[in-house]
Amino acid sequence: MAPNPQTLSGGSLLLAWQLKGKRVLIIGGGDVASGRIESVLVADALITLIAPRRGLHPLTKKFIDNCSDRITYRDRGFAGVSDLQKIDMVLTAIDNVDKSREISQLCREMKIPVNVADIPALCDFYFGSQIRSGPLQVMISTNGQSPKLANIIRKKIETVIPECAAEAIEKVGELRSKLRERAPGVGGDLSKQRMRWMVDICSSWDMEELSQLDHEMMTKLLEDGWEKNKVLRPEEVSPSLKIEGKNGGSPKVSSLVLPAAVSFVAGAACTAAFLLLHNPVVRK
Ligand SMILES: C[C@@]1(CC(=O)O)c2cc3[nH]c(cc4nc(cc5[nH]c(cc(n2)[C@H]1CCC(=O)O)[C@@](C)(CC(=O)O)[C@@H]5CCC(=O)O)C(CC(=O)O)=C4CCC(=O)O)c(CCC(=O)O)c3CC(=O)O
Ligand SMILES: NC(=O)C1=CN([C@@H]2O[C@H](COP(=O)(O)OP(=O)(O)OC[C@H]3O[C@@H](n4cnc5c(N)ncnc54)[C@H](O)[C@@H]3O)[C@@H](O)[C@H]2O)C=CC1
Repeated sequence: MAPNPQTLSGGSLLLAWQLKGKRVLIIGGGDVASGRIESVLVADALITLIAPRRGLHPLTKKFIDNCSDRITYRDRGFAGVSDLQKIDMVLTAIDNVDKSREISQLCREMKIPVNVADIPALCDFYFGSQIRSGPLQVMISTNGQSPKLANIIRKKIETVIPECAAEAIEKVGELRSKLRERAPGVGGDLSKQRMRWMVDICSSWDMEELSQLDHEMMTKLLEDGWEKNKVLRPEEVSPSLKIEGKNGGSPKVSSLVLPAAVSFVAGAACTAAFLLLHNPVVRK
């Protein structure tokens, strides 16, 4: 379909920002800051958190206590330019509009991307309502117009994500890297052939079938399929593959893909332990 110039504006660029090993400064320790900490930990960033201890939300306290290897905590207010040295991203979530303006101005001068929770006009980027299930992340943005509706839409989307989606993605990721080992290289005909084959597998197998791929099945798919320029059917790879709801029934849908990063936090197990206690009623 031809692009419609009228719809080509008024949105945001939605990206999956890679923060691994980068240093993110979070200013403020309240409810909003606790959500920021969660989002940033999921992305494997290193956090510096500046907020007076007396204003800390209970969840923020737990993050500080349980993730001290990834959070450097400073019990004080924002001190100015010295706090912005070697910082890759700034997130402010404070209840002081003048201070928020001052921080965003400094960030702009130092060319550090900044999110200012209380002043959308000063943000380089917005947060959105997030779904996370293993490697799958979905973000809903209303471009600043209605955060609460973003939250409500997120809950609706959660109900249609198949329960097996995360596992299917992980298995396909594994198959993809095995294929890369077998047929290495970038670009050219081989790359086109590899992509075509992956597209065919992903489109001709059900997600639930993909989620059941094991090491043996992957080897067969590659040896008897890829090597012979064929896309094998699931039953050719494993006659015993059982799919609930196939040919008629509806596929299993997760009753609740747990909110945001509550259920699956990559990295330190410490995070997962207390995130499970996160009470979604607070803001979700
Ligand atoms: C622009 C943005 C900047 C940013 O934060 O990046 C922003 C700004 C502001 N939010 C405000 C209020 C509320 N925010 C929430 C909730 C969330 N807000 C989030 C994002 C964003 N909020 C960004 C745009 C998002 C988008 O484009 O859709 C979510 C999605 C993600 C997250 O924060 O992690 C998270 C839901 C997560 C989830 O549950 O899934 C609720 C609901 C509640 O509390 O129950 C309320 C009260 C109800 C309401 O107002 O809707 C106010 C104060 C307004 C005032 O004073 O009146 C401002 C400032 C302003 O608008 O001026
Ligand atoms: N973007 C969003 O999704 C939302 C934004 N907001 C806005 O975000 C801001 C934060 O909201 P909450 O976390 O609920 O507020 P809060 O009042 O619970 O927390 C504010 C935190 O900022 C700290 N703080 C204040 N001045 C500071 C300074 N100079 N240096 C370091 N820390 C400082 C306080 O000690 C406290 O920890 C508010 O302005 C609120 O209006 C509110 C709801 C949602």
